Amino acid sequence: MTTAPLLRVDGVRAVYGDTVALHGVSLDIAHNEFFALLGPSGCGKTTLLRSIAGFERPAAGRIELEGTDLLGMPPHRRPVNMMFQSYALFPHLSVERNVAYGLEAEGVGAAEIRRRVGEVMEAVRLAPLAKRRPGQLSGGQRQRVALARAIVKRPKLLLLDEPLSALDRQVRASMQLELKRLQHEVGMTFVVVTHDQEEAMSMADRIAVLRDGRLEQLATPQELYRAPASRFVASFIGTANLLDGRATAAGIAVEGLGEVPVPHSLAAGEDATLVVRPEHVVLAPVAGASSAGVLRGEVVDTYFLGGASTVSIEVAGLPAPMLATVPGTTEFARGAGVELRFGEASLVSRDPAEPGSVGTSIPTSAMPAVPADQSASV
Ligand SMILES: Nc1ncnc2c1ncn2[C@@H]1O[C@H](COP(=O)(O)OP(=O)(O)OP(=O)(O)O)[C@@H](O)[C@H]1O
Repeated sequence: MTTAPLLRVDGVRAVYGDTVALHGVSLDIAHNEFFALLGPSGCGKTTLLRSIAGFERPAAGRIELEGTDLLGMPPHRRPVNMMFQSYALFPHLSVERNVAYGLEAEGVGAAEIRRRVGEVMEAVRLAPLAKRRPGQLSGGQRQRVALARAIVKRPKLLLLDEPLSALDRQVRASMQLELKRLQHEVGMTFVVVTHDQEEAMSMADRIAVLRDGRLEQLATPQELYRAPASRFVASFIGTANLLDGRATAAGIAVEGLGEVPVPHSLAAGEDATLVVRPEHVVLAPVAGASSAGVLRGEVVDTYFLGGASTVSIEVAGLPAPMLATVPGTTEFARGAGVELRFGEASLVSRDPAEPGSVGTSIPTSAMPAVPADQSASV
């Protein structure tokens, strides 16, 4: 038996003048899920979030929370809270008064307010700063106040619009973990809007990737990475080597490269793109005469990233350099000749405007053989 979703978005279409911001988006969000709406600027993420909150009225479609129609309800009556990018804190009120404000406005009793505010201040680790004003806090601390204020009202659904965008890189990374911990601790459903794929990947249970007002793929971060449904998702999520080609009986004939033997169910001649993640490109020094199925290239550059390095390799016939991830201590001299093999890849249909096409992850065993000791340095 599958449990009913908390939120059901069904065929939501949103229009501003002659711009169609959402072309009939449908998705379900489960109870206690950490859900991310991800996509490039202008893809419709904020419009969808604002439609759920009640600040936009869709032209068509339904939005239901536990089976109850939300669209007929004004924003303040919806059991939904939204945390804005700007945080919108009251500068003249202390942290605890900012947090208590919404409960006071609802007429909750003083003892109950004290108890609930105290609990939430502990949860977001703000208790020692309770008497300060927003102007006396860091960006990360202000963000916690905004979160506390949204959580204290115990909404069934908390909507967060780019919640970490005002924070610098380091604070962002720690707040990602913090948000995830908090969501788990308060047992609330979070929907986060972000254009940062790393942020979505690190926090969300599931991610809806939007593109030009359409849902491109809805899956767990792992599924999006391993089996992207389109060329767009493959390039938007993580780094990918995209090799365009055509299906043949035995694999994919990659332009400029020849046939890569991979299993697939495409008709011969159909356009397809092979997606190879950099960590699945295995490098070895050139040894002896070239053999069939083994690619050769020349190292263009190596980018040291600490624990790992990214090596950029020019391969004759390919339009862009291939990227390979190797352990950070491995040295690859510029100009060195290397052999490349693919340990794993996935296949997507070539047409980028084809949502819903199903990505297939191809296991290592089905790819050209890669000896275990191929990550040697040159
Ligand atoms: N109030 C508005 N009036 C007219 N067009 C709008 C309005 N709000 C959004 N749009 C347009 O609707 C589309 C979707 O916008 P939306 O803000 O939902 O995108 P987004 O994915 O959240 O982008 P961003 O990451 O830049 O905030 C865009 O083309 C945008 O220009």
